[in-house]
Amino acid sequence: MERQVLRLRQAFRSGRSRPLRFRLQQLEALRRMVQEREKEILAAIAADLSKSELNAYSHEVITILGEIDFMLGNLPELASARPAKKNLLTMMDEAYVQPEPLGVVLIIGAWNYPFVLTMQPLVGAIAAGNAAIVKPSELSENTAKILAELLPQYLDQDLYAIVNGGIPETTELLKQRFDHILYTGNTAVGKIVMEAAAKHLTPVTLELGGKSPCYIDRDCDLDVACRRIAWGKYMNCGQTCIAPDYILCEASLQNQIVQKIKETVKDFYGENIKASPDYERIINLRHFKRLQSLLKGQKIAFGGEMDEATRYLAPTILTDVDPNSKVMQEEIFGPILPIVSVKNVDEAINFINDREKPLALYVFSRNNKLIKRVIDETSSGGVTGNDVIMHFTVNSLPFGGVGASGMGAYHGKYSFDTFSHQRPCLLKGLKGESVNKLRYPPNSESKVSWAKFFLLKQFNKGRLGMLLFVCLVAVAAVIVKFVLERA
Ligand SMILES: NC(=O)C1=CN([C@@H]2O[C@H](COP(=O)(O)OP(=O)(O)OC[C@H]3O[C@@H](n4cnc5c(N)ncnc54)[C@H](O)[C@@H]3O)[C@@H](O)[C@H]2O)C=CC1
Ligand SMILES: CC(C)=CCC/C(C)=C/CC/C(C)=C/C(=O)O
Repeated sequence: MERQVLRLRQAFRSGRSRPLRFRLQQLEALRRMVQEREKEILAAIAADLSKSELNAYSHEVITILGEIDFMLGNLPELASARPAKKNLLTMMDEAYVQPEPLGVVLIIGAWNYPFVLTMQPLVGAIAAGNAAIVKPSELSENTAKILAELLPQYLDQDLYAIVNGGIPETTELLKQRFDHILYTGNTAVGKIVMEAAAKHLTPVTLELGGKSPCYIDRDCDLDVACRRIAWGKYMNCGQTCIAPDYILCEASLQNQIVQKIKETVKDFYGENIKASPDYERIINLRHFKRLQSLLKGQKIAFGGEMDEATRYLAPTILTDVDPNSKVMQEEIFGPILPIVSVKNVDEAINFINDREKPLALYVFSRNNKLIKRVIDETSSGGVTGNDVIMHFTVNSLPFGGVGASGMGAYHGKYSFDTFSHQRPCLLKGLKGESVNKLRYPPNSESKVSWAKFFLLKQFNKGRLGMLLFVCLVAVAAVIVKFVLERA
């Protein structure tokens, strides 16, 4: 591991990853990889998640192509120096912020969207001019394997590497010093990552999980709400970080919601859900048994059928769920949808605020003021109103958690910023020493009062203001020079 990281660091030190042309070439090569090897990529994702290739494309590949296209179209602007506002003392100088790469970054992906959760961060790391190690999840072994095979064929092998393996290999990697780590996975491992990073003062982006609440207001189009909730909940067999984890609603809505979701599931997956190419399976036996245990003692209003041999778990709804029951104590990360009754939106807000900050929050209502109130009075990584999941698809929105659901964010411009250092630069001329005497010893009352004038005054950016301001500076410089020479 150490040698591998050293090799990337040396490649980064060569400066090869910094030129914009190089970054664009690497992103174009990555796009070419996705297009030329689409079949193999889809087959790998499909094998890992018992997913149709159509779903593998719409759940994962499309997102990566969109992200690459965003970077190809916006990188020149993102990477350019940004002029900065100056003060009176530096008005004649050049002040700007120069984004620069951090160095060698580590990307640790999760299994549930194995292609997106490794490639989307990698796109940002390349765009920002870094070298990168990608460590896919060992649970999505086919995707991990195909990435290890394809990436070296398309990307610069000295700057971008894939390390495959599980806990031992990841633990070894985490002993190395990186310039940023972006981890996607569960909160417990997120703490391990952060602890390891702290030893090297390495900044981290933690894309973790949590129980994303979905409040359904009594004034709501239940048909639309139930269709969208069913889509986001049962996609990828519920194994989606921002899936609605549970529903909060008034008790009087519960039965209608069950009925409408039931009808929607039939529309989506047909009579024989198990045979539907659009309904996936639970990733492994450990998670299958964990989900099975969540059903114990619950009132199953719909679904509940399971087949251990194929790790099939039907789209399931639980009603009258006790907030203290096991299913409400951990992130479900499966196709089980508990409904918890609340008296009104006030109680829903309190319910949400009494728990860890979730990765996502969903509110369905015809009343936009109510939606905005819930947003104002709660906190979450992100929000979609009157839908679920969809904020993930808007790459002008930063995607990430808050509190126990994570820290930092990425997607689009936010990926570029996550993997960049925003370097402040001030280039001063060699003239104006008379004004600079203000800051040189010996200090004096008059120097301090001049400093207050120069540093604490802010002028508006209007043209007249600027003209007046420049005249003022010139006059002030002459006066200061005169006064100081006689002081
Ligand atoms: N915020 C986000 O964007 C996303 C968050 N998630 C969250 O991830 C969780 C599901 O993923 P997991 O089952 O955790 O994925 P996982 O089991 O694949 O683990 C994630 C990564 O952490 C590594 N890892 C696991 N245990 C480790 C240890 N003890 N030490 C070092 N590395 C270790 C694995 O090798 C893997 O690369 C859920 O909580 C879900 O909400 C999942 C996808 C996206
Ligand atoms: C419109 C459309 C098909 C959107 C699909 C969006 C989607 C599947 C997002 C997945 C989000 C994600 C990667 C979640 C996670 O990591 O758990």
